[in-house]
Amino acid sequence: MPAPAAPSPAAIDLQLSGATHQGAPVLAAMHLRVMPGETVALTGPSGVGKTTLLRILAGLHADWQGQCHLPGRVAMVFQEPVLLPWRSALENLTLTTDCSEAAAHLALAQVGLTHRARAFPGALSLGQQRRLALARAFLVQPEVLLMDEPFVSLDPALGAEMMALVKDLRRGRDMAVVLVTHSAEEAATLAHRTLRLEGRPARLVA
Ligand SMILES: Nc1ncnc2c1ncn2[C@@H]1O[C@H](COP(=O)(O)OP(=O)(O)OP(=O)(O)O)[C@@H](O)[C@H]1O
Repeated sequence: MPAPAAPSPAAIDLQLSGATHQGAPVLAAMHLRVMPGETVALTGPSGVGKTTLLRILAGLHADWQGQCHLPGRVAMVFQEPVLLPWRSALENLTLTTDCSEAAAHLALAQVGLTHRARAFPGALSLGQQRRLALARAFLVQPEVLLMDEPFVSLDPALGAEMMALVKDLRRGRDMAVVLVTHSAEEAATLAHRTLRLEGRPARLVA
C-alpha cells in the first residue's frame, strides 16, 4: 500500500486547471508554490490575469477549477487602500482585525502614522492610506500576504519608502508573499524570484 502523501511544506500550493471570467478563459493550467519566508513577484501585461490569480488565492474569485492549499491567516493589500471612510485610522485597525487599541497604536507607529491615529481616511494622503492598509494587513500576523500593486501611483521617493517599510515589517516573519507588480525595480527590491503570466488564457512562465 503506498504511503500517504506528506503534507506540502509550501505556504501556497495552487494546482490550477483553469479560471474564467463570465465563461471566458483567463488562466490556463498552472502550478504555483510559494514557500514560507519567500516573496514572489508576479508580472505580466495589463489584463493578462494577475489580479485574478491573486483573488483566487484570497478566496475572492469563484470561477476556477483545481486545488489550493493555504494556511489559515491570509491578508490582502489591494491597489486601492479600501478603508472604512467614517472610521478613524485607529478604528480602521481595531474594527477590521479585532486587535487591541494598544496593538493598533503600535502598528500605527510602525508605519509612521502615530500622529494620524484619530484622522479619517479622507484626511489622509494616498501614501498615508497605503501605509494604513499595510499596517492592517500585517496586524493579522498573516502566514500569506497577497499584494496587488500596492505602490502604484506613488511618487518614486514614497514608493521607495513603502518598499523599505514592507521589508522591515516582513523581517523575522515566516510569511509567504505574492506581489503583483509592473515594476522591475519593485520585483528586484522585494522578491526572491519573479514569475510572469503570458498569453490568453495565461500561463505561468519563470
Ligand atoms: N469582473 C470581471 N468581469 C469580466 N471580465 C473580467 C472581470 N475582471 C477581470 N476581467 C477580465 O479578466 C482578464 C484578467 O483581468 P485581471 O484584472 O486579472 O488582469 P491583470 O493582469 O491584473 O491586469 P492589470 O495589470 O491591468 O491590473 C482581463 O481580460 C479582464 O478584462
